Amino acid sequence: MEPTREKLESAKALSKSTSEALSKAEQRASAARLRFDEARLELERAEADLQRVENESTAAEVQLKSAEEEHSRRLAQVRNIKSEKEREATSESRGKDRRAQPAVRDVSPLLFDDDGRRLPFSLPYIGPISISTSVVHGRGLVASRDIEAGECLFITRPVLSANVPQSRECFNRHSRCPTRYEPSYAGELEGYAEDTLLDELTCLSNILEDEELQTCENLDMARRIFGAFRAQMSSSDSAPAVHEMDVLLATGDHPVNLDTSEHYIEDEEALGIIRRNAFGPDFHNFDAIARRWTQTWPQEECFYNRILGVYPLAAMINHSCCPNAIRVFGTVPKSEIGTTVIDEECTGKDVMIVHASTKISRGEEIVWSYIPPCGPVQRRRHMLKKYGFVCECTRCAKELEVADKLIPTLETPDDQKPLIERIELALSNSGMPNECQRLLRVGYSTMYIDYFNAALRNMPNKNERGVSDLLKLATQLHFSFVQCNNACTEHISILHLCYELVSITHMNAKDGGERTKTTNLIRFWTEQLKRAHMVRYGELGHNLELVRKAMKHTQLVLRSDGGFFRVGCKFI
Ligand SMILES: C[S@@+](CC[C@H](N)C(=O)[O-])C[C@H]1O[C@@H](n2cnc3c(N)ncnc32)[C@H](O)[C@@H]1O
Repeated sequence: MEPTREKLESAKALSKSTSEALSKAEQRASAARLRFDEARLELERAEADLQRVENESTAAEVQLKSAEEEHSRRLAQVRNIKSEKEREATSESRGKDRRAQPAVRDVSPLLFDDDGRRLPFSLPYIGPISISTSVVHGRGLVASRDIEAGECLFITRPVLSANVPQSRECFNRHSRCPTRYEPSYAGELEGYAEDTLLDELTCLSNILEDEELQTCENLDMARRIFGAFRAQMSSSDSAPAVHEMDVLLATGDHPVNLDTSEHYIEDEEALGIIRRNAFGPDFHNFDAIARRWTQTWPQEECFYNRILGVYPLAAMINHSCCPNAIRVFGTVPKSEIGTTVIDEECTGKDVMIVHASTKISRGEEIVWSYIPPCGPVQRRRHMLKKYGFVCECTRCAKELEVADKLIPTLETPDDQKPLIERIELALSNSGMPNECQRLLRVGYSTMYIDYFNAALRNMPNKNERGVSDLLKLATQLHFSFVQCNNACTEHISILHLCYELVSITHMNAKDGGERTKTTNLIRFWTEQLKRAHMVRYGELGHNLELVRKAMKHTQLVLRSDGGFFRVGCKFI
């Protein structure tokens, strides 16, 4: 009996101490839970604070940037006024020497017929460049000082020109069935334009041969143009660079001494020079033009004047797939005589305007891409065969190094996934450095654009997930273009697309936090668009009004049938 009671007592004691321990443990656990909840709250508060600080700092950065821009714009204005006054003061002493006129750094607004800004301007405009006979590939242009992205390098007129009416007439006369487009028409159109240039050269040769055709003006012009052709043909070390510059520009005040036997150039040789020296319209390729011309398409809707032009100075520029310069074409606006300083002789003239597409250091060579820079390396090499060389720029070398790694993954025959999704998957599994991935992406950009078009079409209610996935992809492509210094049409259309996608996100954003995020995104993409337009059209980025005009201009082009992308949003 006794031992049983003892056992009972000790069991009771044990149970009591166990339940005391349990309740203590529960107390500790609930205190710990309390501390954990407090810590979590604290963390959430800290995260929210961090987000707010980040948002504020982005907004502050944007504000600071626009303040800096405003400041440098004002400074530039003040400097312009000052240097204009200095120019006025010294212009008399300079007499009629046009080449001595002080440099105007940017005349790009001329492209947009900006009546508000008066510029002392005459053609050609030569910026911070000079001809060098000792670059890697023979002769070339080099920067004569440090140059900022978007700065104007030079503006010239064509010395020979195949204009739209002539070329169109020739095209319609020769096309076998002008109402139905055939792929060969694009090549034919280019050929007709080249023949037109050859005819122009023959006319000039006739002037030099036949005294009855000669007037003071056309004789001098004919001599200069032949001089420019001769300069192109001469070997790199034959002519002194300064004199060559005058000849190449078909300008300058001293007469060109041309041996009478020098004005004759064999057709085949001349055609060869024309092919290396002629430049076509900016946003359009021959395929797009030929396609249009087989439809009833009014002449007035044409926003380029010429199919091909010969620009000897521009033809001094060597090729790179990672260019640092870009060209656009425009017409110098007409202006009332007496109210503007634009040289009367320049108005209505067709010009090529060349800008820096990135920073260029003094002495660095000016290079641009001879072909659309958006194809993969193999296609670019194929297209460059026409120019008789194999490009060995850093982009080509890097792409060749990694392309083989990617291509086998893309060639799975039974893979039904769209190409871009396969490319992205292959890239993310490739282990390649970001830089190489970006270079490869630019090669496929036309397909990316098709993919974006199709994705937007198939997304009628524009759901948030789909839009943000597209935006991520478009952002990658934007940075890829930046990596190659390309301010090409495809790049601008990608920026327009990003802007459109962000606007959709903004419309979809419900609460305040989401709206702040998308407002910051809109600011970011507005900056990117401004910068790209600045690079494409010169220092426009400093003036919002001109950016708006530039955007309207590219929007018009991108929306046209020949453009790359149709954009629907309004900007800024
Ligand atoms: C329009 S010209 C450029 C000026 C030329 N360097 C000169 O001395 O007259 C084009 C020619 O320059 C050469 N060239 C230009 N870019 C090149 C490159 N990246 N690699 C090799 N040769 C190049 C090729 O011979 C090409 O046919």
